[in-house]
Amino acid sequence: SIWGGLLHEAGVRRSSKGSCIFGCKWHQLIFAYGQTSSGKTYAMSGITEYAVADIYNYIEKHREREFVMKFSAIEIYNESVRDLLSEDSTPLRLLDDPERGTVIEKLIEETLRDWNHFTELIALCETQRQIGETTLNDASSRSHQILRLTIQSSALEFQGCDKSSSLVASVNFVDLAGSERVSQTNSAGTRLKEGSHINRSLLTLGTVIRKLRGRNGHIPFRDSKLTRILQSSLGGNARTAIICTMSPARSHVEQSRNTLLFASCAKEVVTNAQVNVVVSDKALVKQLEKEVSRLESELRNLSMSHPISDSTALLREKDLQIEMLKKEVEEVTRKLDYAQSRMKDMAQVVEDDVPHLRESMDLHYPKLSMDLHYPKLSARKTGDFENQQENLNVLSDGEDSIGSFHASQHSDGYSFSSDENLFQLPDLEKNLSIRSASMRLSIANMDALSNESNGLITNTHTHSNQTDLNPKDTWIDSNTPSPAANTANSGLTVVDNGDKKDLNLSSSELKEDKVYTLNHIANHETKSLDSYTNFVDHSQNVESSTRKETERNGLKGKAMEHKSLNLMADHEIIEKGTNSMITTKKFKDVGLDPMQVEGENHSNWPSEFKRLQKEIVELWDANNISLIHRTYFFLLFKGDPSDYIYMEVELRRLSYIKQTFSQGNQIVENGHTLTSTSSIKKLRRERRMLRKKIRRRLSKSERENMYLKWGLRLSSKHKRSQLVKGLWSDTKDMHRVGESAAIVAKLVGSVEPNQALKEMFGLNFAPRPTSKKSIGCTASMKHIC
Ligand SMILES: Nc1ncnc2c1ncn2[C@@H]1O[C@H](COP(=O)(O)OP(=O)(O)OP(=O)(O)O)[C@@H](O)[C@H]1O
Repeated sequence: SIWGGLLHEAGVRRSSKGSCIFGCKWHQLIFAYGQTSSGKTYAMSGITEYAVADIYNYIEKHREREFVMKFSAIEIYNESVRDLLSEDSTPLRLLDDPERGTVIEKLIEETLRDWNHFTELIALCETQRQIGETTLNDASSRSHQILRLTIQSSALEFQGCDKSSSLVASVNFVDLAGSERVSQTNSAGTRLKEGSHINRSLLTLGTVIRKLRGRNGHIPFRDSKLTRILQSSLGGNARTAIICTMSPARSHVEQSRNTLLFASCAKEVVTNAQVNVVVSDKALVKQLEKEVSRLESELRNLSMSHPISDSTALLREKDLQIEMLKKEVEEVTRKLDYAQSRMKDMAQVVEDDVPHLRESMDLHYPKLSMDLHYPKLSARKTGDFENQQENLNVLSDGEDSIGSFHASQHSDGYSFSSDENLFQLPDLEKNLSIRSASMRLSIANMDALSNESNGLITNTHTHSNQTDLNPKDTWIDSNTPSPAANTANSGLTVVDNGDKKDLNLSSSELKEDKVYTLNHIANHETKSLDSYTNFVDHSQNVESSTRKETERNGLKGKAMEHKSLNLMADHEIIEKGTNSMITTKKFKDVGLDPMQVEGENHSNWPSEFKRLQKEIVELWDANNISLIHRTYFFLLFKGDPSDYIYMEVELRRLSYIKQTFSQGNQIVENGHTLTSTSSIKKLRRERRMLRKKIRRRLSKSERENMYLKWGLRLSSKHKRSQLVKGLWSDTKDMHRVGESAAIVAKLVGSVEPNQALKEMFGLNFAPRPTSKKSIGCTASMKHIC
């Protein structure tokens, strides 16, 4: 076990994890010394076998390392070195190597395959060794035999390192020839010659041992082949064990005494076994370079399999999104709370002031009707009317403030908090939706009221100048006959700057003018604006100019103006006198979704739809709009005549964004600043997200079909990226656009043109209940918008 322990110790010391083991040599020497026939050969053969068996045992238990054992054998006979593993008995030369010490030239080193191989070689050595008969020993060893076992081991984790990175240990089993007295052996001739050589070499060995004990002066290693070969082992840099054999016979007492003298001398030699690092500087540098490159490649592989920067960026992005959504939820909750409290207040006011009206409103449109039809009443009673005027000052820049009055006045509970986000871009649709809804409700309520309340006044008002806004002038309640009441028999009365003119319009006249008004608005040059506030103002300005133009055209112009206000969901004053006899049909002509009528009557609607669609698709691309938004919109609006207004709104929104970005300006959206650059980044992120979803959402066959359809090679490593890059990128090819939409829809979830989605775009014109969820976009919907 001495060998196994030795190897283990050396292995542990050198195989620190993470670095290769440097090549080293660990020497072990065991030899038997004693007079002839005292049992040296007998002892050494046993020790050799047990030692090798022990080493094999150790190897078996240490599978984490790979061991290579090499075996060589020599004999020193009459001061000649001979290879016992070779048939050739030519003496071998001894060479001096600066690194390895004395080496035997051309010595055969057999790599041990297994135990049997070892025993075969031992047997060969016994056959080859010089043995002779003497008086004392029938089979006396006439030579010194040195069996050398070299064991090389390396940890399996360092496979691939060169030889210099493994551990090398060697052990020498030495069976010396016995010292003999000629008088005792009666040798003569050859035996005598052998005996003299044996004795001389043993004498040198004794001298070397003695010198080593004192460590003084010259040590005559080179005086004999034996000491020269064993120099590295005897010199102290090895573990050395000596077995001294003696004969118990009284006749051999002199020899025994000499042996004990040798043993006592040898015991005083202090050895200092060290692991000899045999790596040269050059090999060391080479080794370190290899180690560095190995670690570098490991690092590269690691970063490729786990892109740290990507993951970090993704996490940061997700955190931002979560933060943003939280803020939105808080904002919406706050608005709802405020709106609810306002509605309660208003309900209280209405209850106090016009109980009969409340009964009627609640009957048909609980709560919501309060806002829609009695904003001023509420405002006046709660002192908010002045606040509204202030808002108007903010919204309008002087003359044309028709829309601004409406912006703060008409909508559901939200709009009363006029300092909220009404003027930000994402609320455009919402406001339009709300306004349109309010218009519908206004008309519907008017119908209802005309039937049920008979004489109830519905108040809306158009102002071209906010300075005209005077509660006394504009406010008409059910108890105060309005000036319009005198003319209300004829139908609608439009009040503009206090001037009220009768409008007797047939529904066909109204319909005709819608197209003109819409186109006029759509084509009107947008002013350079920095924010959506200005965008709203601009819309109002356009309407105002439209209105002025139509005024010059007389009665029909009036109708156009009226329609334009309806279309823009603006706030015309429509008064219905207490005695008016307006028919339901006429009200509906005015109050119904104008685009519905528009679409129905548009003779060339299909081609018009295609034109709008194409223009929108191109603007989406130019503005780097979200692919999901494009998809939803594209799939939602497929050419129904009622789609016209949605498309018109989207077109205007996109034109505005394009113009703003082209001027280097930014847009505030959901409290976030949106620039041309940030839109591009957002779009890139979205494409990355879609790329990831391809594997998750589509089966293998679906993916392959899709790649083939898009002309992508299945063998390409980048086919996913190429596909995602191609989505929505060819705006000229509407077929490809449709395919893009279908793919995106599939990746993010199916899209049905249902009500919820229309609400998502804030374009639902239908009256909605006043539950919290129905007001505008929900947080998540907003996010998608
Ligand atoms: N421990 C032992 N038990 C039994 N027999 C032994 C023992 N030691 C030696 N012998 C026997 O003694 C005889 C001499 O032994 P061996 O050849 O090993 O002596 P030696 O010291 O090597 O002699 P030489 O120096 O002449 O080669 C052999 O026949 C051997 O079998």
